[in-house]
Amino acid sequence: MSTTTPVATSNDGDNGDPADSSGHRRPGRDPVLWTGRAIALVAGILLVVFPLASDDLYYQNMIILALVFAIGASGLNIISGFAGYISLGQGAFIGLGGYTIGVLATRMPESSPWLFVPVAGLVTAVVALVLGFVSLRSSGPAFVIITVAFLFLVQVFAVNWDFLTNGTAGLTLPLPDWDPELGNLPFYYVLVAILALQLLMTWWIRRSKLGMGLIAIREDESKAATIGINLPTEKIIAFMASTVFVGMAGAVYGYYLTFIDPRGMFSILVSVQLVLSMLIGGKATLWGPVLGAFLVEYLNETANNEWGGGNIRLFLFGGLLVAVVIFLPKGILPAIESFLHWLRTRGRAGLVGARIGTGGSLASLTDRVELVDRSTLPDRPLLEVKDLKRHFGGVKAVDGASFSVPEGSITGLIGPNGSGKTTLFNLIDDTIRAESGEIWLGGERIDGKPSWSRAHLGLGRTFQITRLFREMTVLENVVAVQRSFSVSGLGRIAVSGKEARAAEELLEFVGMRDFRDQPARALSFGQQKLVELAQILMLDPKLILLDEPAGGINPVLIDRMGEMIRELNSYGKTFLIVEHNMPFVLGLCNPVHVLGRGRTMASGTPDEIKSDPAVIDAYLGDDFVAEEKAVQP
Ligand SMILES: Nc1ncnc2c1ncn2[C@@H]1O[C@H](COP(=O)(O)OP(=O)(O)OP(=O)(O)O)[C@@H](O)[C@H]1O
Repeated sequence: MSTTTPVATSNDGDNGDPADSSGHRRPGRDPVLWTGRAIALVAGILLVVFPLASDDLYYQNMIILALVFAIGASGLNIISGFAGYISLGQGAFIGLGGYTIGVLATRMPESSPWLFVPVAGLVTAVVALVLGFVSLRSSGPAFVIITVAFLFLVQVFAVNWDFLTNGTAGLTLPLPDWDPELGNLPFYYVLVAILALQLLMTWWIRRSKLGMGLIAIREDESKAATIGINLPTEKIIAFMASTVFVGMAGAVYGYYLTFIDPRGMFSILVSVQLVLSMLIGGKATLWGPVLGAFLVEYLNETANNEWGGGNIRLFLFGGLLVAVVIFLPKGILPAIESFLHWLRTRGRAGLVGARIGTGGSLASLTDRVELVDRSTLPDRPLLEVKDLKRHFGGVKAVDGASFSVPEGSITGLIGPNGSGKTTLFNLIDDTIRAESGEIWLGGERIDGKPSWSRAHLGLGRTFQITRLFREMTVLENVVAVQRSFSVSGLGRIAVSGKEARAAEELLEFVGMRDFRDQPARALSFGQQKLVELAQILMLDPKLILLDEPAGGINPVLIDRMGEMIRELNSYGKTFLIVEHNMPFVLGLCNPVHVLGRGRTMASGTPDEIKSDPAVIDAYLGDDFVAEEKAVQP
């Protein structure tokens, strides 16, 4: 086995952004990125100096509204752009912020209304927490409907809770008490500051373990759970984060308007404008929702003032939404980025046709592994499956399967097509729940636990048809993994530093380090298999379930796969492998279990399995026996 320069040493002492050995462009040095940053800086400076340089109140008012929408859309981006949960109720949080300041300021006229701006952020975050518990069990269209229902619900409360909100008559807030010379400047600059905080939070989330987790949830939620991502907690945190600054902006907006009523504050058009802003600018980008908010607000004002307002706005928003979905599905900024990328590469994709690295022994790449003395391993099963059942209607996919995987072994699981092997894997990692039976891992019963908790206990699993997060890069796919769960751990930066270095070591091991910045969707099937292996190794699992690791890949890669499995096994990793390639599985695994019609029909050493008449009859067939005899000396 050839080895390469150890990654651990080549990157030691750097600033957390590992060096590029492949020669292709790295994000940190990307001129497009720096041009984008320069444009954002200039736009930021213009935004700050505009009201000082111009006393045009029309544009000042338009920018104030655009700032409110930019904060709203940027907040929405966290739950909808990153996590993929489209909310049409985001406008409700602007309204809630407005009503928080309205209710408090009218009851406590002696206090400065500014004091109630952070309170509004808190109120919206608490409401988001409650709504999160109620709604995050749903997804897709059901989630959209729940958020719309929520918007109408709070509007109904605002109309009917007269004692608090003054009903349809609305609330009149105290007028600003500062020097009239200052005009709207305090509103303007407070909103600029809130937008800056919102963007800072979005930027940090995108780079953190939380952000990686959210994007993984958007890409493939049940797969995300199998790599340790705590779905409900992360979604609720994202939901709260997507509303806290929005509530504050809503409060400033309410104070700025000085009059609020349920119709204006909880209009569905506000929510539509927020979604539109995010989609036009580019969802899941930092600046896209801000750009979108300014563009849409400009169009909104133009429609109001020059095209007659009213239904024209509905027509405009509806038409824009359709146009964006058809012509700019990713939004303006991603479209510009793709175009510049195309100009740079002239359509030549980065590493298409590049060779997979030869990898190296993991011990030469990192000091985190060491050989295990087998005699010290406890003589006990690491995994025990007892009388497991799962039927799909009349199909008895798994029907009382029982077997165990000894600690430190490479155990094989074979059986005819449709005998229930993949379903069994799905039950072991909770991709689907068992109807009855027990699953024990390392002496702990795990069949009642969710996927992410099984992953934290040391269970890693690859899929027969690979399930990488297609829109993430190769490196992001590996750093998205969460070995354990803590709220503080979610804040750790994932895309550079220690996490990224560990991920690069594993990518080097599987021979895919040169592909680290490629999107996963651009990889071949075999390359995806290798990255998926690196991904689950990031979990540092005790037990690795491999679903057809040799399926659909070339013979050289099959040999390399076998080598890697043996090496990992020598560091103490236990394997359970489902495979149809008999020479591969019988040469690698011991013991081997045979599944037939959802039950374990035989277990033993490869030699015992090869000569078991029931297995030959049900699975291997006489041809296999004849071939075996022919190759034996
Ligand atoms: N979600 C589902 N709904 C209905 N039937 C299912 C479902 N999943 C699996 N099955 C059925 O359960 C049986 C076992 O399928 P499974 O994929 O576990 O077999 P397998 O041994 O992995 O097959 P293969 O070797 O072809 O991958 C099959 O008859 C399959 O059609």
